[in-house]
Amino acid sequence: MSPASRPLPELISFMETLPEPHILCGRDYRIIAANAAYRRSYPDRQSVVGRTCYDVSHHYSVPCDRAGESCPLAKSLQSGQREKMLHLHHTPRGEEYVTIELSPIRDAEGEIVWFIERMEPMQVARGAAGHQALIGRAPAFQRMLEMVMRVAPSEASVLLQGESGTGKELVASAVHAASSRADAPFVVVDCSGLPETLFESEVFGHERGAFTGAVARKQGLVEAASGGTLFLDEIGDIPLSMQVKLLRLLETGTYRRVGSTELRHADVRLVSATHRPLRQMIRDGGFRQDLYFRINAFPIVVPPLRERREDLPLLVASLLERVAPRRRLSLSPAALRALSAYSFPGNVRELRNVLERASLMCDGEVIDLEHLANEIRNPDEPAPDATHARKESAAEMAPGSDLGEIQRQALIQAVRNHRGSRQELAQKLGLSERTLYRRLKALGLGQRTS
Ligand SMILES: Nc1ncnc2c1ncn2[C@@H]1O[C@H](COP(=O)(O)OP(=O)(O)OP(=O)(O)O)[C@@H](O)[C@H]1O
Repeated sequence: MSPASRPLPELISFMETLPEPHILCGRDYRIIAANAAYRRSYPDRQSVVGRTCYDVSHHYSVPCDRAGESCPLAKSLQSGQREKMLHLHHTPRGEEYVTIELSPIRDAEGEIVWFIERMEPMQVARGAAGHQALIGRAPAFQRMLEMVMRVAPSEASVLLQGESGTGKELVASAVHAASSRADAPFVVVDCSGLPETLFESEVFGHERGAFTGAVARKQGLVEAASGGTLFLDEIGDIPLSMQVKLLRLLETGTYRRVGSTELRHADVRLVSATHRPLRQMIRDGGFRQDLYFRINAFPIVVPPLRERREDLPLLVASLLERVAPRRRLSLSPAALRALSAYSFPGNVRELRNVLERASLMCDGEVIDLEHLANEIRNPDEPAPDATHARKESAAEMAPGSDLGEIQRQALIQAVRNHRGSRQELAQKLGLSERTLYRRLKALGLGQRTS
């Protein structure tokens, strides 16, 4: 054994006491030791000592960077410092997302001789089908998840940007669940459904008698989220007057209940989300720049489904488990082909709705073409509503587009043709009920559907 592959017994003994799974590797990727926590976490394994890390964790025959993935060891050798990244690892329980932190260890001459690798499973996401958590393994999804992994342990304000139905709320709860605030509440504020006056009393609370109807003192959502995370969904919809109050909260960490002069301290981590082009709104005077800088300390773009098409089979399997947990539904190859060719303007939410409908249409176990809605079977002759929804969704994030007109026409048409509840209309358009409500209201169509 060369001196480099013979680490100090003190080092191995120190590693053995660490509570998280750790391994010690040489520069040649070979594992020299694995600590007790590692052996507990991966109990079914044959001994990993003597094998390479890329073989054990990925079943690769070459290092990760030669298999098209980033390799923390190669990166650390190059940078000479600690490196952290997210990997999808093979484990006895199947593939799992794991945060890897690799620290180089130098000899007396300053040469890197070993690496200590700490592994922390990321519970909030899965790379295999499952009935809970964020599901995905496409590169665009993994890039987003790596951002979640990096920002979660900090206190930085996160801004999630992405089209409707891409999973922003799920990502926000993942940021919370992977943070040190995970045991405290995760409180969602739907900024789009709240009229101006209600916004203030909902968020900051009010004193008894603060306004007509305030018959009792009420704690605000900021207080309800104390110690945890406050998720402001559709932050682009907050009226300017309320933006000032929110800014004050973020700048000073204090607020007042409506009808009270007492300053209260807030202890919340802020995560916001929007499908709106906030920079464009700043230029148009609809959003405050100072507030934008406050909420946007760490931006994360949540990719649309069309940028992660390879996740479709995985999402289908997971969503079928969720919409029909007592059945063992699957898709026929023709149905999967049709879904793969469809553009999903309403993203994962629309996929979920499509599968829910198909599960109701299908009496057996295999969902076939005939169980899918017409616009998916015949994408060249889409239903008028679907065409509009698609245009609208594409226009949503495109700065400078004539959004107002497209939305007006699409919604007028959809409302005119629709017979049924608002929930059904939202499903048909691939929008959340909340988003539909907001758009109808903005266009003065709020009363047209039940
Ligand atoms: N990666 C994912 N894995 C599993 N389910 C997902 C994923 N992304 C989204 N979903 C599901 O899709 C639906 C929509 O997600 P969510 O409400 O988080 O989207 P959103 O972007 O916040 O939508 P909106 O902007 O309209 O509020 C939910 O049922 C959610 O569970």
